[in-house]
Amino acid sequence: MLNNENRVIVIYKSKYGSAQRYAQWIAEEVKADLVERSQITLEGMLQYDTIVYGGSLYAVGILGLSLIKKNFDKLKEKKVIVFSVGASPAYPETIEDVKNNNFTEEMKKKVHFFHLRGGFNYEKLNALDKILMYLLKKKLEHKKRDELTNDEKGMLASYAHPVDWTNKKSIDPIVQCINSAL
Ligand SMILES: Cc1cc2nc3c(=O)[nH]c(=O)nc-3n(C[C@H](O)[C@H](O)[C@H](O)COP(=O)(O)O)c2cc1C
Repeated sequence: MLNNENRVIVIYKSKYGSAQRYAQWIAEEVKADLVERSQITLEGMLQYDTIVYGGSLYAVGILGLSLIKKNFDKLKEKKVIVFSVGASPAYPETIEDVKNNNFTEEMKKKVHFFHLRGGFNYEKLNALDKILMYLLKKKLEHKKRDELTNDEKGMLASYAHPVDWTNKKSIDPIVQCINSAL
């Protein structure tokens, strides 16, 4: 879709809906086309000037990012924005970890990266995710209470009470980045 002559596409991959919600909010705000990751190819992406990719975080990996990573040499003349969605807050060290785990050195220099907070509902997880998160819970429960960070305490509490940190306001820096000059 035309957006000040800057054609923008928002691509997302989400398991339980938070990354999808953020992608929908961004696409609505900048009047971009919106697609799920499995619905687009490199040829499709090449039709756009700005590519926004959002994926949720699982064990510090951004879901489906291989679409961007394996095609990056054909996309590097475009504006590429990536956002991750996870339970962790956007601390500088979280952002560094996510970048180190997912980006090549070239991507670290050229990709505009943002981290947004999603949600967590233990009851809604599939069987494998439940087992993984159960193991994490046991690991955290083994630590002494005063060794737990506030985020770890929050994570433990969220097993009993689902949490949803998704917040439309937090897309503002991404919208600004999309609307800034190429
Ligand atoms: C097995 C598992 C691993 C996870 N790993 C991380 C992680 O490394 N970092 C993080 O911030 N959140 C992690 N999360 C939390 C999810 O990223 C969070 O629930 C997110 O909102 C899910 O997005 P989605 O609803 O789009 O799938 C993990 C969740 C599960 C179930």
